[in-house]
Amino acid sequence: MSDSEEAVTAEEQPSTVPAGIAAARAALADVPAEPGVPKLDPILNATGVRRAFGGLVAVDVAHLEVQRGAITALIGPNGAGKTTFFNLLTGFDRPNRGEWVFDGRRADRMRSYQVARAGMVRTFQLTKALTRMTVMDNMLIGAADQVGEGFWAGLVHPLWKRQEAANREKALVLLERFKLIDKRDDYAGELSGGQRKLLEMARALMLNPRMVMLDEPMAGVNPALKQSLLEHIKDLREEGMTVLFVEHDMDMVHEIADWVAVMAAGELITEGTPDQISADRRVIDAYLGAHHDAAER
Ligand SMILES: Nc1ncnc2c1ncn2[C@@H]1O[C@H](COP(=O)(O)OP(=O)(O)OP(=O)(O)O)[C@@H](O)[C@H]1O
Repeated sequence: MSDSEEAVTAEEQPSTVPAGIAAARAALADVPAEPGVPKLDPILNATGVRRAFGGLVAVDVAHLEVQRGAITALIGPNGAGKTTFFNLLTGFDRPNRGEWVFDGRRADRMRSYQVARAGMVRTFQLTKALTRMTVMDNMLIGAADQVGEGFWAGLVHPLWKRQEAANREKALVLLERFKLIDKRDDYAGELSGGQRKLLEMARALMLNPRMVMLDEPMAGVNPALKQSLLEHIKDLREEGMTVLFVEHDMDMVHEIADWVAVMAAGELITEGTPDQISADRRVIDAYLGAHHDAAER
């Protein structure tokens, strides 16, 4: 390539890269690929988080910082402790020890609804009970934690009524955005796998999160909806949200993650960019190797 061609390419780049990606990549550009490495501006900073079930140590993370405004993937083989770690961070389970700060506030003593109010919201797979409710009611439940300790407290709370109209408005806007508006009166159980994932994400946004935690957002999603889901996740970053997601699909990790944290047997074994992680021997041995083997069988 000539010097002049190079200059044109370099000049064109800033306008083609969305601001959210550019900021996330810049923040992570000089961060070494090491477990527990400090970040420029961490929204979440966790230390010494341990959870054992009897003799089994499910989570033993020495240190993890999550960069604000970036999309971070949490990967690892089955049973690595990813979901348990999510549950701990969001107050749905209690650690044996460990502390973490979310957006400047100690969060390890908070209950789940307090964590959600503080701005860290996780998605949930639709339970059986939720599939028997309409899409709109699912969205309203998503907002319930704003008014009390969970949905039932919200129902009897006087604030609930006043907030309901506002919540309905907000739900309609989100359902429009996630292309579920025509489904609002359908039972959630009638949605396809991909539409359920869209609903889970839309429901999480009812709480105006600053950080969204997605547990396997691509599981059970057909290829046609995958791209749409990926775009929705990228949009969250463009809106300034931080995303932490658990995923087995490495293509997806490569496509949207700015940073990858790898767990194995409860510990954080390494971190880095998707390219660095794919080339890491320990990751290939602990995770990718196992998946390649499974694919070959
Ligand atoms: N409530 C529980 N009681 C006992 N053991 C548990 C409990 N929850 C999780 N475990 C165990 O802790 C370990 C970590 O499980 P976890 O579900 O967090 O892993 P994961 O990385 O999310 O796995 P996957 O990718 O399969 O979802 C596993 O050995 C699991 O069997």
